[in-house]
Amino acid sequence: MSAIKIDGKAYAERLRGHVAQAVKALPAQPGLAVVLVGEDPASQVYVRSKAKFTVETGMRSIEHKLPADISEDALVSLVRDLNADPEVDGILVQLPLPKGLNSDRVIEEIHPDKDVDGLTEASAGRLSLGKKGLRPCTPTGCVMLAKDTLGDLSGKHCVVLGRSILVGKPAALLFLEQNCTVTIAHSRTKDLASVCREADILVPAVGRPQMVQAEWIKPGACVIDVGINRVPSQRFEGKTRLVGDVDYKPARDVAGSITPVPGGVGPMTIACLLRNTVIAACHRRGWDVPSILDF
Ligand SMILES: Nc1nc2c(c(=O)[nH]1)N[C@@H](CN(C=O)c1ccc(C(=O)N[C@@H](CCC(=O)O)C(=O)O)cc1)CN2
Repeated sequence: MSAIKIDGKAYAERLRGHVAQAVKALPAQPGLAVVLVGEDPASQVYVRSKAKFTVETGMRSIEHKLPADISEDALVSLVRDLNADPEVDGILVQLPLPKGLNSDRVIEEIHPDKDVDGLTEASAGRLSLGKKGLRPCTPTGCVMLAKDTLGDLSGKHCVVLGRSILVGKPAALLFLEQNCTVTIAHSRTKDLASVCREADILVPAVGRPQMVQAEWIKPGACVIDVGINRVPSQRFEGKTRLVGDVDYKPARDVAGSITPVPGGVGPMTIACLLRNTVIAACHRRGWDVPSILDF
C-alpha cells in the first residue's frame, strides 16, 4: 500500500493563514528584518519568498541586501543597529554567508529576543534546557507535520539522521520535547540501516540525495524528509530537479506517511519563521501570543 503523502505546502499555507489572523488581532504590525549578503541564487529566492509572505501576512518586511565583499565588522554593525531598532521584532541573516564571513560571530550578535531563526547560543541553550524561547524554523516544521499526521507523539521512537546545528540537533530536542524517545544517527553510526529501521518517525537531514533506502524504513513509519538536493534531471538534459534524502518512490511502498520533496518540509521553514516573528513581537511588546499559533 502506498504511504499517505504529507502535504507540507498545504499545511504551510494554513499556518500562514493563522499567522495573518494573529497579526490582525495585534495592536501594531510586527516587523521582520532579513539580511542577505552576496548573490547566491537559492538564497535570493528564499529571501524574496520571505519578504513576500511577510507582507502577505500583514507584517512589515525590512530587507538589507549587501555585497559579498562587505566586511564582517560592517555586517555586525548592521545587526547591532537592527537590535536597537524598536520597529524591528525579528532579525534573520540568510545562510550560508559568503566565504570569509564568520556566520557564528554574526548570528551571535542577534539579540536573543529577536532571534526568529532560533540559532543563537541563547536560543539553543533555552531549547536544550526546555525553557521558553524562539525555536529553529525547519525543525519546528518537522514536528508540526509529524503531529498533524500522527497526533500525540508521546512514546514514539524518533530517529533523526544528521546532527547539524540548523536542523539535526534542534530537531532531536524538539521531538524530545514531544516526549518521543530520540536517537540521533550520523555518518559514524554503525549499521545506519538497522538504526533507521527502529524509527516510528524517521527524520533524515543529511543533504545526501536519496541516501535512505526503502529497506531502512520500518513498515508504516512516518518519514519527514528534510533533504532538499538539486540533482541532474534524468529526463531533460542540462536541467536539474529536487530530491530529498530519501529514495521517495520505493519508500512510499513501505512508509505509512511521507513528506515529498519539493512540497514537504521546505515550505514549513518560511511559515514557521513568520510564526516566530509574531511570537517575538508579542514577547518583546508585552502582548499575549494568539492561541491560533499553538500546535
Ligand atoms: N537563516 C537561515 N538560512 C537558511 C535557512 C534558515 O532556516 N535560516 N534554511 C535554508 C533555506 N531556506 C530558508 O531560508 C528555505 C529552504 C527551502 C524552502 C522551500 O520552500 N523549498 C521548496 C523548494 C524550493 C525550490 O524549488 O528550490 C520545497 O522544499 O518545497 C524554503 C526556505 C538554508 N538557509
